[in-house]
Amino acid sequence: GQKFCGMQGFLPPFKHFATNAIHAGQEPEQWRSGAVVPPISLSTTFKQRAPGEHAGYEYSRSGNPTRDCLEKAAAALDGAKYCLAYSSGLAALLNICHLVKAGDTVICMDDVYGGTNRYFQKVASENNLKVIFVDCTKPKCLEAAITPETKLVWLETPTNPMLKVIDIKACAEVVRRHPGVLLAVDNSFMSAYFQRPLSLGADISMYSATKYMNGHSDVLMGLVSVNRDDLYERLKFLQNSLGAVPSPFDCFLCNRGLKTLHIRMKLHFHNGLAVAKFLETHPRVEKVIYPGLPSHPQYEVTRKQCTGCPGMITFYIKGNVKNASAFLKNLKVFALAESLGGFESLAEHPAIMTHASVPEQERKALGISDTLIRLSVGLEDEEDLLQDLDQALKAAVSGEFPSKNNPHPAFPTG
Ligand SMILES: Cc1ncc(COP(=O)(O)O)c(C=O)c1O
Ligand SMILES: N[C@@H](CCSC[C@H](N)C(=O)O)C(=O)O
Repeated sequence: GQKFCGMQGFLPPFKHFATNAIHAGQEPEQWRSGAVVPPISLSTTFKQRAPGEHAGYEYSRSGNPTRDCLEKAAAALDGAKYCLAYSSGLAALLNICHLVKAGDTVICMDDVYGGTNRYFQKVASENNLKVIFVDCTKPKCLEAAITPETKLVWLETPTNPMLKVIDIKACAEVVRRHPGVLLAVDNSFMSAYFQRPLSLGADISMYSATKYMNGHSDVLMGLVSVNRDDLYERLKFLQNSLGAVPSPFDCFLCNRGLKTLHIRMKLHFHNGLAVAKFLETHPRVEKVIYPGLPSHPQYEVTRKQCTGCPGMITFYIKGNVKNASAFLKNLKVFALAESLGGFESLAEHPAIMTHASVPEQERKALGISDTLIRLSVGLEDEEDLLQDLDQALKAAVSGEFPSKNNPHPAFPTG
């Protein structure tokens, strides 16, 4: 994360990420009590001195002191002028999509979180938004797909679940040649600590803060950062008008989560890399996908635009869906669960779980097969994590499945 320090676009008051994480937007002087930890402001309404005359707050959907603290802290961490918070990542996506109109076209990265794909294909498309899916790892394909109707380009990098990495700067250069087109980046996987889309030319940086930004698997939250005043004004209007705001308690928790983002991400990277290297040489593993490994097709792009990698790893287990399922059921430290980015390690089966809503043909084309497994490597001890993966991989192939059903008869067992 040190590369970020002092880089252009990083707003005052502090030069360094860690200091912003702890102090930006948290000034004790803003509270009459001098509280060092921002209070949870539960009141839904605020007393006015005279009609329309108040201390900055009127109704909690329109503005809330605890939400303000979180939004200021998150903006500072994203190197942004503004940040807005929402009740979930999908609520943030919904608000951003209200920046465009019926009849407009959205270009979406071909591999995205299943719920993003579902929203675009089954909700936005039914409301007359044309959505086309393009592999934006090739900026030339993005360029070729843009038409005069295109108003929004939606990137997710690294993608969920295939961990494809998109060159944000190269895509921003393409988009800049088409005035009136917005570039939005879902930055949930990298977090603001490892990647800052606005500094790479994006107009909008978006988070499912449910993941790394909060980091404790106890809050659903969306965050959207922008630098442009006009975008902020419109998004602020939409935030109030659409009403998908987070509760003050959730804002408090997410604000607290941000305080340790830099520490957590360093350890996610350390453990993630250790697990990726371990799996890459494991005889029961077919293939590992991790942007921090030289074997990743966009390793050089990752090195150029990110200062580290999170704990997200996907891999193909040898065998078939039964082997994948047995592996997941045998894990003891990793929990078999959806979601990611928390302090605890999770494992899941994208085709059956998080990406079940992606049409089967598209899943196949993307490589989301029956043997694909996604890990969110947490902050436990590295050795315990490796041991757990090893024992589950061994259990998944030996014993449970008679060799006649095993499509890899030469595959070592035991
Ligand atoms: C990359 C990504 N973006 C967006 C979302 C949606 O976020 P939320 O669950 O907070 O609505 C998720 C997961 O749900 C995700 O993994
Ligand atoms: N982004 C999370 C969310 C899991 S999918 C949640 C739910 N089943 C749905 O379909 O909306 C992840 O990638 O794990």
